[in-house]
Amino acid sequence: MSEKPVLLCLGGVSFPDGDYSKLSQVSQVITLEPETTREQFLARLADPKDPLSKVKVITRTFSSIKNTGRFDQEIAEAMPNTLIAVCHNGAGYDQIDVEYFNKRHIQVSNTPNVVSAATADTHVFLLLSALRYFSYGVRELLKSGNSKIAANNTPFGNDPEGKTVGILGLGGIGHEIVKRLKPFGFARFIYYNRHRLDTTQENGCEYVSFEELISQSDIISINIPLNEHTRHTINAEVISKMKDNVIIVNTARGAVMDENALVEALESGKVRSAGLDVFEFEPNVTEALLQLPQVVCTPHLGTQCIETRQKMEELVYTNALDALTNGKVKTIIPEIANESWFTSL
Ligand SMILES: O=CC(=O)O
Repeated sequence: MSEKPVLLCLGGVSFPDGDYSKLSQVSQVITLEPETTREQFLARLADPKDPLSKVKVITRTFSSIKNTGRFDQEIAEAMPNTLIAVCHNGAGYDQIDVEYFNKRHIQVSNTPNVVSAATADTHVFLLLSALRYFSYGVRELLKSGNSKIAANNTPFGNDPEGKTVGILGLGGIGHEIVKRLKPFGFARFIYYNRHRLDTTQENGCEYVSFEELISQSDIISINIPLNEHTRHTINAEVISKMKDNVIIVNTARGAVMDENALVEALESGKVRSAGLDVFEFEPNVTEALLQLPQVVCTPHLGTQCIETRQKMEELVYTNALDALTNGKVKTIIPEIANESWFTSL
């Protein structure tokens, strides 16, 4: 009987009884010891006696970076020829330097769409909290234990009425955010994408240039992926062109903003308040952001709910199962989707 193909599962599994159990029927599932280092991982890949040297498919989570480091050029080049797919659990795959995997014809998949609703819920929570200083009030209440003192110490917020929301990145998550925000009564939704959407897809949002979005928005909602083109899209110069008292909300990736520039702008009052679920130096959070009462922070909880995480894991397993059994993942990332080596599979 031929040996089962090797599947490496990097990072934890929250729902081991789900589709995950099917993977062990068709593959030899390997996990790393929790304290494994990048050097040990690389050594195992190179050791012909180690089953990892024959790995066919890898599943990985955001937090597995602590064992392997980034999936960069070195890791891509160290992968054995047997590897056909890396199935990432998450919509954002900025921990993977895709070009090197593409060069080696290794498929990379992510989990789009299933993350959109939960991330949008988180975004709306942060946006309303920043607009109304809700988190500021909670801090004051915890400090004084007296609701009158706390309310007096909390600045007045604003109503959505008359405000322009600028959606930087109107994709799956951006659309869900707009859908949730519309009933609150914001005056106008504008968006900027590199390419304008078909008007039937704009959902009442008005397409503007990046400069117009930056200078016209009262609230800037950030929903762009992190890659070499988008790092520090929001920097000191861009912030200087924003309206005074602008509010910034980010549930995408911290490094699309220059976090130090954001802190300076919050301290100077140029940026009135911010809602942040993601941080440039995760897992570390810049101390000033935690100290400023006008900033509401959540610890990258965007998709942290049972139903969504279950759907994400199911999609990772579907991708892995499809790769193991048919040689092709289901949700290939856009950078690889049109490559001839992939389309001809
Ligand atoms: O951060 C969450 C994701 O990328 O899905």
